[in-house]
Amino acid sequence: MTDIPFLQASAVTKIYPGAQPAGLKPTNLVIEPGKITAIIGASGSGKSTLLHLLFGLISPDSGKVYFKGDRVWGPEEKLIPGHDAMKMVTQQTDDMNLFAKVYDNIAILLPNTDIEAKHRKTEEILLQLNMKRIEKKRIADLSGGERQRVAIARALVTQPEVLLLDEPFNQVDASFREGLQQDIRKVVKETGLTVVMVSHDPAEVLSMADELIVLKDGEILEHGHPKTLYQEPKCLYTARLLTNCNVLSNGEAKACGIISEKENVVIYPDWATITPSYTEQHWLVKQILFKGFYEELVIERDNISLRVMNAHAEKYKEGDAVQLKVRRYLEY
Ligand SMILES: Nc1ncnc2c1ncn2[C@@H]1O[C@H](COP(=O)(O)OP(=O)(O)OP(=O)(O)O)[C@@H](O)[C@H]1O
Repeated sequence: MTDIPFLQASAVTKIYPGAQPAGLKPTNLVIEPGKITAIIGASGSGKSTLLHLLFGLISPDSGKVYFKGDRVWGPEEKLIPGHDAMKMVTQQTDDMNLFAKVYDNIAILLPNTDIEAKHRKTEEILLQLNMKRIEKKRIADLSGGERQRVAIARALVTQPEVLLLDEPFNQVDASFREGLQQDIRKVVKETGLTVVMVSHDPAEVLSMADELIVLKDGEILEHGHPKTLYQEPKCLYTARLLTNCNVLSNGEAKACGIISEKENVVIYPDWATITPSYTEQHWLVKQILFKGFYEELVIERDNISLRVMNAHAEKYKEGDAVQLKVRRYLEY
């Protein structure tokens, strides 16, 4: 057993004078191997700055980044920055040859010293990422989602130990995105690859990540397992990032039967149940939002509006009177 951290940011800082938020405040972090770590946070919270520092794309003002104990140098410190064991994929995929085939765009990154191994490795990655049916297509003829797959295949073919993803699924439509996410998860499981990704999408990080890092104004606010952070967020900011929750003042919470001394009460839409009401004390269904396998109902009472989930147990229509029962809530 070794005590050397896998990928480590040690008191790393990057301040952009004049910017608000200003970048990244002193940050200590260890990324564990063989896992998917997702960095989430509001726009400008420092997600890309942290990812770029880990990769060596920018130099820290102070502090150091280490990969297995080796310094990861930034561009101001070394002519060729970064570390050979790390690859990064962003939304830009312009370093590919648009008029060459998918297969060739991947194979070109491998040395010609062993042609058979080059072919074997390219085939392997095409299979791993479900790309066999597009291998003969030119990049110019691919959809945005398919190009993104090629970008990831190109990053993985040289067998890096760490793959950094900077919002790589942004331009990919929902069905494509899910397939790509699952394939990356499979590669992580099968090969022990380590993934660090930046994302805006709560559904994506909750289903994909093993670890979550929550950034706010250039600081790590929380760090932990997605399920724990979802169920028990320490901060209101995290609850708001990860869920489409109801945030009430303690005064408003009284209408839901909740007495709290804290400033805010948070109720997730699936923590509340509604039933038909035949009494005077009721909420009114104001809006019904169809979400596929469930509905979200906006209910109102005394100018307080609340979103609750209805998994089609009961059919409601706008104007119906309902009783509300809150099973769980958080206080901040
Ligand atoms: N090269 C730069 N020069 C000046 N300011 C910068 C630079 N890069 C980032 N910043 C500023 O640093 C802060 C953090 O930016 P960063 O891009 O890391 O945030 P982010 O969380 O990735 O944002 P987004 O989700 O919008 O991409 C922001 O205020 C941003 O304007």
